Amino acid sequence: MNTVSIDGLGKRYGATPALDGLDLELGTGVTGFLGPNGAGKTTLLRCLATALAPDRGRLRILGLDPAVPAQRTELRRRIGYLPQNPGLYPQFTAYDLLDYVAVLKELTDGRRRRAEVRRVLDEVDLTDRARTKVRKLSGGMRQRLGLALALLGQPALLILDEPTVGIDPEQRMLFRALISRVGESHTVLLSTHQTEDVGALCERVVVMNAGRAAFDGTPRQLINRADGRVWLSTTAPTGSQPYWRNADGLYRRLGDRPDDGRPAQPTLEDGYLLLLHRSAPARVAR
Ligand SMILES: Nc1ncnc2c1ncn2[C@@H]1O[C@H](COP(=O)(O)OP(=O)(O)OP(=O)(O)O)[C@@H](O)[C@H]1O
Repeated sequence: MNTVSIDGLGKRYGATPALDGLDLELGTGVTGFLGPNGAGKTTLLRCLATALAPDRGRLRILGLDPAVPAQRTELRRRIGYLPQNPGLYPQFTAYDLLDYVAVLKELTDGRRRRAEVRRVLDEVDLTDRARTKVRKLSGGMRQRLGLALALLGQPALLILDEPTVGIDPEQRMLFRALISRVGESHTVLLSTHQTEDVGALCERVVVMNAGRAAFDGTPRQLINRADGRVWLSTTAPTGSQPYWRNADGLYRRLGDRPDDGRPAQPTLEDGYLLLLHRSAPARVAR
């Protein structure tokens, strides 16, 4: 069953269009949103988290309409949201901040609330920092605390805006394990610039471009778009094709085969770059 139905969603900031008639159906599992800076990912996630009202279109989330105040309140209890820049009170300890937000989420029974706070601290590996003030946590630890806040109350819909920014590889593995576990039974939407995270975690990927979905499919389908389009060559291209020089001194080139080109294994990033290189104006590709 779909958790989220998005129908003709539009949002402008003054003259700037951020979402331009977006249609999507999203269900259980982990869906990753990729896209260049300014593509509209954060705006979409803020609309879904009920933090921002769209100008046009229709949203149905967990069977509820966020445009209706009573349904919006109900939704906020059932959605976990990690914003791009979570404003965490610096003077609170990690534990007290979680406890405070748990109260706001109406976890009113003290014993159950304390158990839930301990559970999410453990999930993000911050139990030994429970009594540390937020201002004394490292950037990565704060990011993990933000995720713990979003996990409070086991939300049916978990919305994560760039959750792995600033965290070290070991903790990134922990994030992946945790997010994929939640995605087994819940809907998880995550925006990221990390194509490795999408390849590792997401069963579905939506590439946003100019406020629309330029691609909607599996990570494998996005990789397949780069089949026969990735080359290793001793020469750099002269045109506008993306390329770089790798550690072996060979040019990794995308696009048409160079004269001396040897085929290279395509990655999700290749598929993404080739898609965006071609997709102006944006169209949904599958
Ligand atoms: N509060 C705002 N006021 C004015 N314009 C905004 C505001 N927030 C976003 N925008 C504009 O809306 C468009 C979409 O921005 P959005 O933050 O949704 O993109 P994004 O895909 O999340 O980008 P990024 O990858 O850089 O986080 C951009 O042109 C941006 O400049």
